[in-house]
Amino acid sequence: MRPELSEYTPIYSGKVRELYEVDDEHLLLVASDRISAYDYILDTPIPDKGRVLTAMSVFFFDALGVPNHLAGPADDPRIPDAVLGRALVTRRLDMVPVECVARGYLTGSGLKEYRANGEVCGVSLPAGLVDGSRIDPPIFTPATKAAVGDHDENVSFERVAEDVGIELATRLRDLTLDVYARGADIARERGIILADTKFEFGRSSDGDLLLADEVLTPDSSRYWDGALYAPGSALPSFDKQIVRDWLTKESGWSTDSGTPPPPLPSDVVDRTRARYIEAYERISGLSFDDWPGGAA
Ligand SMILES: CCOC(=O)Cn1cc(-c2ncnc(N)c2C#N)cn1
Repeated sequence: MRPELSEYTPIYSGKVRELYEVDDEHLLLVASDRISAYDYILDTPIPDKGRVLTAMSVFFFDALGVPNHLAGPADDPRIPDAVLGRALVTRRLDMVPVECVARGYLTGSGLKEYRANGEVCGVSLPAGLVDGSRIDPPIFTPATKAAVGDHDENVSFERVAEDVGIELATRLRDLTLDVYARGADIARERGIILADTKFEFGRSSDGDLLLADEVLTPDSSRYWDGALYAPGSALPSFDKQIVRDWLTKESGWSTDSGTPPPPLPSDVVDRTRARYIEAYERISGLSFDDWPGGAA
């Protein structure tokens, strides 16, 4: 008999995920089916998005073998039926207040910084780079965590060292770049580009530095279809491009309208759900049908 979600105390609610307290030492990290686009949380959920992204995190936690915060399997008896398959029991950590970002390609806020001053988070890059240019070797571009709804602020490695000490900053950078590179290799072998990603780390009660939060999901990373990749031109998001294109090219809504996006039509929802499942199955080599919490 699984507990009810209402038996756990909510302690954090993000745009698309929630965190609950299971007991003094354990949390429940829950991924919703909500999807964001253009800084809005859309009215229309994508069925099974939470389960697919949870499955991706678990695949990478297992594949990468990095010490992490997982405290039980995807069907842990402490997980309520209502969130089975889209929730994980984790160890409660003392989180390091740094968004640990690795970039193997130049886009987004990194591109904006590069165009302004030729560098990203204090790391100089060669001249002449364009949107989607490869950054080789990948760079560590940390950020401070913003309040819900704001964008994180990119900061330099030196600033991180001031905040957490040079030893921990160095470990964060090295771990971030190592895990990104290995995740990018796994994705690339399956024809998918992992352009960048964000990790979070925390310390356990016995002082170990553990990989936490979600890992290498489409919500914490940019994934591009390798077959469509061309630096300097459009860089279609593997999972969200269908939604973005319908919103900006078919729905009549525009990003500068100042109004929230309209609800999504069912075919956009269905195709987006299929893209999330395709990303998981291609990258993991596993069948999503085998993941817990599916329709009975
Ligand atoms: C709603 C999702 O949470 C976050 O966005 C970031 N966050 C993580 C924690 C955390 N805190 C203690 N222990 C942990 N294992 C974790 C984790 N993961 C808090 N916020």
